[in-house]
Amino acid sequence: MQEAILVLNAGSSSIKFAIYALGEGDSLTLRVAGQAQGIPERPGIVMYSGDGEKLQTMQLPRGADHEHALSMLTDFASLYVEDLEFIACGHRVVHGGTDYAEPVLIDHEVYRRLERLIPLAPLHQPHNLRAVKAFEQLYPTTPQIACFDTAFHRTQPAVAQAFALPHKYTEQGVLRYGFHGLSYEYIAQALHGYDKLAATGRVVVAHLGNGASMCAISRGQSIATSMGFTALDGLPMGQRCGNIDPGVVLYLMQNEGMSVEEVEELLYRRSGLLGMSGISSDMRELLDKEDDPRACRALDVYTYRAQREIGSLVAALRGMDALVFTAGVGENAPAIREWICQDLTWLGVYLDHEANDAGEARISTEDSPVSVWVIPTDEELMIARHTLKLVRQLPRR
Ligand SMILES: Nc1ncnc2c1ncn2[C@@H]1O[C@H](COP(=O)(O)OP(=O)(O)O)[C@@H](O)[C@H]1O
Ligand SMILES: CC(=O)OP(=O)(O)O
Ligand SMILES: [Mg+2]
Repeated sequence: MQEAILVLNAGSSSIKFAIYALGEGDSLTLRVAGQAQGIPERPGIVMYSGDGEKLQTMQLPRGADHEHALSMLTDFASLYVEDLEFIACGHRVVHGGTDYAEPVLIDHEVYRRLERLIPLAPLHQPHNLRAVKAFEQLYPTTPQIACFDTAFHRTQPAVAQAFALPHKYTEQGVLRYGFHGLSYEYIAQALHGYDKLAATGRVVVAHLGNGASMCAISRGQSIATSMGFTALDGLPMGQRCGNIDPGVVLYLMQNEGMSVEEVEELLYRRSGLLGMSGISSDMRELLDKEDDPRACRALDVYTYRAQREIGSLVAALRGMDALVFTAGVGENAPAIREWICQDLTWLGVYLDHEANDAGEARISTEDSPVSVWVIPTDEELMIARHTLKLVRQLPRR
């Protein structure tokens, strides 16, 4: 039997998994990967071999949830792992709170602490923790490692993490945590293979998926990011509103008589692209209906807010050497990249339209002062690396 690591990454609209076989010197070779995406609006499963060949695709019924998708994925995956022995399972866990700034072995106490953070990440933490339970049932003695979306941002200066609230709340952990940290950590490392100068300089990374955020990275470290205490802040997303005046929340409760649960439902699940357009949270559907004024309105706000966020992060960085697009929308939607970049010439961003349309890695012109890149993120690989490192430090059982 060959040793292997299983990675589970539950996002708000997707569950991604990857199985890495361990080779000589603990090298990681991707054996099989897959994802259930478009949950719950247009859920489907895709499975790939380690060299990227599509093995299987399948549509799930509209409304299928994360549990349904996870059980289908594990059924499929079991076909490919007969010669492998899992030495660990690595999980993306979205919120690590003040307790966890590094990956950690999940035991009963850790699980309990992570459960307490569910209200701070209602679209993610419950799915992340359910995946832990599901794996435990299949492999009760195999170590499970939590890798946090918040961890990469703990290098930020205090001013970037603080809210302008009485200090006692900051001490209680009411901070700007930031998310998508595994993705940013991967991009910060991968950038060395694309643009060595920028990798040690000032970079804005736009992680535009169903959840969307941006991060200012200076010399490989996060110094500011658009998401805050929860993954609700910052850019407008698929269903989430992003940054709004907190006075709106007071208004909804005081004047519209909405309960806490109703406000949570509105801000997390009925706002963003879905709320603004009334059509869909899925960027593909909005781009298909680009002529519909409702889709157009949502796309305009999405683009405008992305441009404003870039301006803010460039101020934190005192300049920008490179801009990187990643995640579902960032990697696959040239029109969105074009609309965001078209008004950024004042910052030195000059897009090469042909390269952008062709989906090349570098999408800025040769003489653009800021280099612009499309780099596919790989949260799963980042999780596998962290998991392997930690599991090798555990006493041998
Ligand atoms: N070809 C495409 N064009 C535009 N948007 C796309 C394309 N492929 C995927 N997307 C968008 O990417 C988003 C999902 O991104 P992803 O990073 O996988 O999600 P999650 O936040 O759940 O991890 C969806 O909104 C989907 O519409
Ligand atoms: C934190 C977050 O929003 O994650 P995702 O984009 O995977 O939903
Ligand atoms: Mg994601």
